[in-house]
Amino acid sequence: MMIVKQTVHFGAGNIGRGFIGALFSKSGYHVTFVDIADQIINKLNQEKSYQVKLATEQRETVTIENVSGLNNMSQEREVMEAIKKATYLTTAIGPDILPRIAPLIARGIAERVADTDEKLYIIACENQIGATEILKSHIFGNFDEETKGKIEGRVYFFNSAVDRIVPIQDQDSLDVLVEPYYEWVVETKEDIPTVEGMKIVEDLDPFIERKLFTVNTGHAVIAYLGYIEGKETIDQTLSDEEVANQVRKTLKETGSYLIKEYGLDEKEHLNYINKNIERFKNPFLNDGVTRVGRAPMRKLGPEDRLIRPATQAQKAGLSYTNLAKAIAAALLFDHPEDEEAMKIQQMIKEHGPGYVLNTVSNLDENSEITKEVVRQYEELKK
Ligand SMILES: NC(=O)c1ccc[n+]([C@@H]2O[C@H](COP(=O)([O-])OP(=O)(O)OC[C@H]3O[C@@H](n4cnc5c(N)ncnc54)[C@H](O)[C@@H]3O)[C@@H](O)[C@H]2O)c1
Ligand SMILES: O=P(O)(O)OC[C@@H](O)[C@@H](O)[C@H](O)[C@H](O)CO
Repeated sequence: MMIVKQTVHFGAGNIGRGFIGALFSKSGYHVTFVDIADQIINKLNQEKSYQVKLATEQRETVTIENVSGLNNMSQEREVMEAIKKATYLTTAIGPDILPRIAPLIARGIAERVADTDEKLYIIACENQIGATEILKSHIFGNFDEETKGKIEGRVYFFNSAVDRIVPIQDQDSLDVLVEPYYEWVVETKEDIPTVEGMKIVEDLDPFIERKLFTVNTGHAVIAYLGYIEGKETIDQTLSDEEVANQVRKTLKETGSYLIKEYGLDEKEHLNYINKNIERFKNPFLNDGVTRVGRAPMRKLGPEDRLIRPATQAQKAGLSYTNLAKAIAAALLFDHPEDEEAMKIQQMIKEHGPGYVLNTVSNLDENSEITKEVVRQYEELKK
């Protein structure tokens, strides 16, 4: 009997099905998706496969097989059993959800390490610096002392950077439309089982900062300016020359910081910026400004795509006025269906924008960055 390699992936959404789960399936793994959405889980178990469609003129399609689903609310025991058999455990669930799934993962691991020395590799695939480290600390918070003593050499935690634009999908189907480009970078010095498309590096910092502060900063600029202008999609917004210029100016600021911090080659970095601007123009993706702008409290966090490059640029004596404009635009994102946007609007109404920058972004209310953002906020509001 052939033993199929097993992997467990938390979050059967866009990145889960359209990217990470698909790579594992292509690498010969059976993928058990874990999610709270019954509709997706039931479909995975009934249909046992789905299609990943490329957002190109030809719409090339790949069939993803060897997949099933579990609900982590109603099938805790089954999820723990899946964790006990897996080689990898990955997540693409949203950084804020990681603490919620940690207790069940910890229970699965506790039973596993009591039973076997087989190695388990855990990788959070989220747009956040050190996401796996964060997940690890929540998992460890749920271990007893005996389990903690059994982790070394058995369970490994690797940070990663994950890059593929996957827009919101038609909810009636498991199929996923994705852009052709992808990059998945994992930080480890261990010799780990091969997964097609996984790139291993010893130091993730330059990769995750380059990705977050180019792809995601650029994306955020387009989303928030597009939203203000009443645009629907990223490519539609970017066809406005003024927005395109603003994206370039902002990525020049993040680029100056990245080049200085990591000794990147200036020409190569400019090529990287240009390549990403081309990705944003993809007319087949139909990627909404409200998806890309989603969760602005997270995006205005001190370590995220707007604030960190601005504070780092300031520290390095570099320009940050275009980043300040992007932050100001984020403060104007008042999409009624976005809970975080609504919270920010309420805070602005009660205490003003400086208060948001202080409480959400950890900026001093009298700092130069805060003053510049507030000035640009008042300008944009006109
Ligand atoms: N979509 C992209 O273009 C993209 C690209 C790179 C990275 N990312 C990152 O990947 C992560 C996932 O993004 P996405 O676009 O796939 O989001 P998504 O909303 O499509 O998928 C998230 C999935 O998690 C599930 N979920 C939510 N709460 C849960 C819980 N408590 N337990 C189990 N499942 C739960 C949801 O039902 C959903 O299926 C985020 O961190 C995002 O920043 C997204
Ligand atoms: O997923 P978020 O909310 O952190 O950011 C929105 C988009 O910028 C993001 O999903 C990109 O599409 C993705 O990071 C591309 O790799």
